[in-house]
Amino acid sequence: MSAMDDTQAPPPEAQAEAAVASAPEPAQLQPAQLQPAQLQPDAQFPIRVRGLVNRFGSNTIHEYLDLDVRRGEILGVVGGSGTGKSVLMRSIIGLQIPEEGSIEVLGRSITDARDDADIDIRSRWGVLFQGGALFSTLTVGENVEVPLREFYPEITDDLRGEIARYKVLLSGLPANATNKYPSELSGGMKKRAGLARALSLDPELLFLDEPTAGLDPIGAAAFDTLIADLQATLGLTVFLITHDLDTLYAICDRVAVLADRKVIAVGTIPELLATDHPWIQEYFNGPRGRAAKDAQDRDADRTGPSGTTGKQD
Ligand SMILES: Nc1ncnc2c1ncn2[C@@H]1O[C@H](COP(=O)(O)OP(=O)(O)OP(=O)(O)O)[C@@H](O)[C@H]1O
Repeated sequence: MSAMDDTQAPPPEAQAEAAVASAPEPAQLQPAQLQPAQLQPDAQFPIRVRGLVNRFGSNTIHEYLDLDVRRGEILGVVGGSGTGKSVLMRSIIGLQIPEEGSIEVLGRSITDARDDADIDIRSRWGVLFQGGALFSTLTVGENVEVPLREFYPEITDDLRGEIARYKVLLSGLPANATNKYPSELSGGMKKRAGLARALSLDPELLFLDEPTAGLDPIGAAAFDTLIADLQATLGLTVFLITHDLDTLYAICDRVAVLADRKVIAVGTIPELLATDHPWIQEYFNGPRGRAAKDAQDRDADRTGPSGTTGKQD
């Protein structure tokens, strides 16, 4: 068994892979109203969460939480620290067994699965955990090969290596990064290496947990652009947990807000701003929110409507 990147405590996810006052009802922005009749629900909404309850002892994290993620969107997931964003993601990918509720991913029930191995669609999603969760004793290329070995043991070493090299390039790393160890990479390069591994199986769904945390603003903006470009090119559906307001303005189609143990609203930033929830107002209209909006407006003026960023204008 390989040791994990020692800049991080070994997160269990890697092994599995290979202030808010009372909240209003989230009624105004429910996606089901927009669902075209000709599509099956799972085709339109690859992720459906209903009545999710998660507790740790007496600490209730989610209480009858509902969420639909639309196919092909980048959904930003925000909320104060400890509101349960990561627990929600872990529940969706089957790493956290909820107390109640149902979760369907790509039409399959996650909550009915007996264990991790029972989830036969794990190869159809990729996950970039906080910190990257890379194996420190493996090179970047070998890290990317881990899911390939697990799900496609029959492919040859040469082909597996070739796929890994392609994913490394796809993630914006230079070719020579393939043979480097995580300890030889900068924080931004580690994120890209983690992304390369998340993309190794050509997933339909991409889960990103605070991908720009710890990056400098230029590195964070470059990572945002990479995600937006990959989403557009590969047709991914992206579930993106972030505290980064610039990321929300730049690349997210919609934003889901967690508070009071629920998703209190889902919509575009203008739609969220039209609500009067105090946390939402404080979040987007506070000093940082206004700065992010101003930056986005300036960027939109510079790049025009055809740029890859500026989804919230
Ligand atoms: N395995 C666990 N055992 C006990 N409590 C847990 C466990 N995992 C998470 N929690 C608790 O659940 C709550 C939500 O955690 P979570 O990591 O989902 O928050 P978050 O919204 O992602 O926060 P942040 O923005 O700070 O990353 C926290 O109070 C956390 O301490």
